[in-house]
Amino acid sequence: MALAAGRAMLMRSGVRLGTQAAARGGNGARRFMNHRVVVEPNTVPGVAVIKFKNPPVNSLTLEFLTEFVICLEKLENDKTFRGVVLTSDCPGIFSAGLDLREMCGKNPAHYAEYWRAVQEMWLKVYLSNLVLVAAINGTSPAGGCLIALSCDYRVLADNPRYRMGLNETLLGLVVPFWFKDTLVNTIGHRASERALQLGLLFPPAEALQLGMVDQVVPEDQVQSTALSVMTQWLAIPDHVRQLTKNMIRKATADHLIKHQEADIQNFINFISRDSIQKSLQVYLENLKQKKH
Ligand SMILES: CC/C=C\C/C=C\C/C=C\C=C\CC(=O)SCCNC(=O)CCNC(=O)[C@H](O)C(C)(C)COP(=O)(O)OP(=O)(O)OC[C@H]1O[C@@H](n2cnc3c(N)ncnc32)[C@H](O)[C@@H]1OP(=O)(O)O
Repeated sequence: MALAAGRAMLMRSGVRLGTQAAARGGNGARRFMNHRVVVEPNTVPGVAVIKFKNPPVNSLTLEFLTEFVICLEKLENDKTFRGVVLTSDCPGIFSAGLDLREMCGKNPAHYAEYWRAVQEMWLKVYLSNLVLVAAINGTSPAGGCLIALSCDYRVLADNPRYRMGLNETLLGLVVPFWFKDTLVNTIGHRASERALQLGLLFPPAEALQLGMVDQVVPEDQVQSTALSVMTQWLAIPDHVRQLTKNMIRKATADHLIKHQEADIQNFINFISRDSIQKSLQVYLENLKQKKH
């Protein structure tokens, strides 16, 4: 169902599924390539590595979200895969979060389509039957952080330039309740109150101390650590682990599922306000200015 919706979404946004290619890597492994998401089976049996490849900053465009969901769905339906490592192909950036241009100067129909895609991506990641380990090899604000928080385990590169957190208030945005729930479930209520209101982005040592990530390791060991953690998780039989995961996460996901349409409408109303549009434009302009 989500796959069909995703395909329709890709068609609407002009992305041709026919451009997906399959090739054999050096180790003979099959390697699926989309435009923006690359899926590589790994040396660890049953484990795939998804690399975000939406340069320059892996922002979560509609096309990216659609390809990502389709990739995850394919892997879930392929019984040879039990676990996935999520990482980035863009140096120094895991994901810059939601694509600000998708939320700026567009019409309500576009905002509705975009927000549904963000919701569907989160539900797919958060409730995935697969073991998901985030190998966070770069900065991950807002929506990028949400993806990592929705995985089962997080390994972050020990680079003081990398920051992680939900910084929505710094953009003049109210954090969606399900982003908030995901953070609260990870770092607790009090730490979330402070982090969310101040829009804090944490360097690795602080992210570790807060429990926002599970491990901080040297940058060149992020993926190998994620893979060895995966081995530990895969030692547990899938059905008991999946039932346990579902038991823990279901209430949080159901909260969004129950209010999905209202959440879309709230998003449209909020993002369409002149004041919010101005804030986003200023934020984008500031990103440009900092280069000069
Ligand atoms: C009542 C409530 C109801 C409902 C809820 C309502 C609203 C909630 C709505 C939204 C929630 C949003 C969550 C989000 O994810 S918002 C996005 C937050 N992301 C950020 O703040 C990151 C911004 N980017 C950066 O800080 C930096 O770009 C960087 C640290 C990621 C990388 O820095 P670099 O120096 O390496 O690169 P730059 O030169 O800054 O950027 C290159 C290029 O990319 C553009 N860009 C960067 N980030 C984004 C983005 N998120 N979306 C779109 N485009 C982005 C940047 O402008 C540059 O473009 P140009 O080359 O200048 O064209």
